[in-house]
Amino acid sequence: MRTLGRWDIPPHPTEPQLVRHNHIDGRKEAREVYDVTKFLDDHPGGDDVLVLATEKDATEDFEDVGHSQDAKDIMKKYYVGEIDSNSFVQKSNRAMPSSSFSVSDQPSGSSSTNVLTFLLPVLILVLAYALYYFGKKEVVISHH
Ligand code: HEM
Repeated sequence: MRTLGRWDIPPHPTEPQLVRHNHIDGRKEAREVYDVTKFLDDHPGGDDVLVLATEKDATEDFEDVGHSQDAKDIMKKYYVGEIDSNSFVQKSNRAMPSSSFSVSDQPSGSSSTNVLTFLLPVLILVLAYALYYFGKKEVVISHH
């Protein structure tokens, strides 16, 4: 079995790579790499979903669909090798929202930004209401 280093994976976009966990003894240490370039046109689920699942861990994407044993057999044809998690590129610019990486890649300071994004509309609403309320009062006073 060939072990791939980080730079052994061709970064060229015409060679999509699919990475999958290898559940040996329940540990997720080595990951299987598949080159699905030649399968893009034949994939019953379409080439777009396949491309979206490349250059990242696609284990969940693959398993969520509930692929048949046939699909798993076909997949073996595109097996390239294994990559160990230390040299695995965690961040992919193509990561899908469901990817666990997009969550783990969040910078630690982002929680304060989240509070602000929630509070800001509330503050604007309170301010708008206050302006409306005091503005109305002035109109009433000016009538007397
Ligand atoms: C080398 C990897 C893959 C192989 C060999 C493969 C193979 C197949 C096959 C044979 C089917 C037909 C149904 C079945 O037999 O289960 C299928 C359907 C499908 N696959 Fe894949 N697939 C792969 C990766 C993926 C990935 C990463 C996704 C990402 C979401 C995906 C999404 C789908 C979808 C949405 C369908 C259609 C399901 C349906 O309409 O019933 N596949 N695939």
